[in-house]
Amino acid sequence: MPSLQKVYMNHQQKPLVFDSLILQHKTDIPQQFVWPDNEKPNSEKVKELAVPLVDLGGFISGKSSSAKETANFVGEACKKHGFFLVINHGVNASLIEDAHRYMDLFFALPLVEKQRAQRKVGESCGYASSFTGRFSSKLPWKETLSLQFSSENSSSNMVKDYFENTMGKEFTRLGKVYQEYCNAMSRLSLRIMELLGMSLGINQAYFKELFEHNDSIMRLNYYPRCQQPDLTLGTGPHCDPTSLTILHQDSVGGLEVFIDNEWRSIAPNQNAFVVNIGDTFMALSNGRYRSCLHRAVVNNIIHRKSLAFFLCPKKDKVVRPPDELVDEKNPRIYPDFTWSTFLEFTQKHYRSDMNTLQAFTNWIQQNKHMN
Ligand SMILES: C=C1C[C@]23C[C@@]1(O)CC[C@H]2[C@]1(C)CCC[C@@](C)(C(=O)O)[C@H]1[C@@H]3C(=O)O
Ligand SMILES: O=C(O)CCC(=O)C(=O)O
Ligand SMILES: [Fe+2]
Repeated sequence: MPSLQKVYMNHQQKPLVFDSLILQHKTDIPQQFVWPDNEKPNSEKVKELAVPLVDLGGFISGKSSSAKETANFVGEACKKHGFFLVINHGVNASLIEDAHRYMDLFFALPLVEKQRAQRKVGESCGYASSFTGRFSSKLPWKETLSLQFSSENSSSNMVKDYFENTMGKEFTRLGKVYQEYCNAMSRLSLRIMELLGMSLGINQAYFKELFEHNDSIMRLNYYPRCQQPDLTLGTGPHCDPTSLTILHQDSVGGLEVFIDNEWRSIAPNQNAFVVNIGDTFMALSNGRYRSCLHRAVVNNIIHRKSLAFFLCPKKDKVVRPPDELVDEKNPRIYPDFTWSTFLEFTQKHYRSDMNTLQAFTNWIQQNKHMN
């Protein structure tokens, strides 16, 4: 049993570190993790959402007949709430199993081991738990490991190298699994981008070119068991600021989306990825497709894991909708921006919630005024 770190917390000092091995046994969770009444999880079980299920088999095997049909089906889902499931996605099942298995291995390490990959303030890579985050209230009940992925050939070992450099040679195998997983996610996201382009009736190459070379973020979410799951949240209500999220959740359940003014759960399906539109793609589609509010709840029985691949364009690419989506009936909704500016806004100036893109738009206007 790894040595348990103490929680250094008293009435003068802010907590220095917390160890999920301790936290998951605390019968009264620290106040910082208790969310306001209007944001707490529902006391009664939330209704399940019948998420549109997109079978990519035909499209991937090149059957043009199913491409248009599949694109239209995806488009309908994205106009409504921006969430859909993909099956027959072409990602190797044993790779997904390995990615889950290595997550259990990493997050079961003693805190001092995990802290060798500690995420530094202002960086988007590394291990973080709530007390090492940027917030002092409404803390999410989770630990995360965030990895930088670039689809450029030259840095095709970026993820593997990251693990070797921060955790040592014994993590080479783990690094290779996440390198391969990110490569598979990047390939899958380009296929989905083709479908999204078709569904919007624009030149297929537009989004493919924007994301062919992407600087994406791979985030491993680990939600320890919680003794008071009705007081806290694993991840607070938010819209993803990124372009497209491809998420694989384990079989525990806990992902909820806010649709028609109520929270709805997305049931685990091990053969499917949950895909959702992010704020950046909502801007690219000139508001036609929705970036939807969602959150993750925890439970008092078992820990939960999710692997989220956040597709992001290269940092200096200007995010601007294609001309076909802008006309007198559909004027521009959001200004031009680069992903690096938006990412910096979420890391240094704003905690992503349901209004991130609007807050960012206001921030750009104010700063433009000042410059
Ligand atoms: C660009 C990002 C910011 C967050 C990670 C992500 O890569 C995409 C999702 C964002 C986040 C998960 C939304 C909820 C709030 C947040 C602070 C969190 O709970 O982790 C967000 C992430 C962040 O590190 O800012
Ligand atoms: O863990 C989940 O199911 C959702 C996580 C999420 O929304 C995120 O990391 O952005
Ligand atoms: Fe999210």
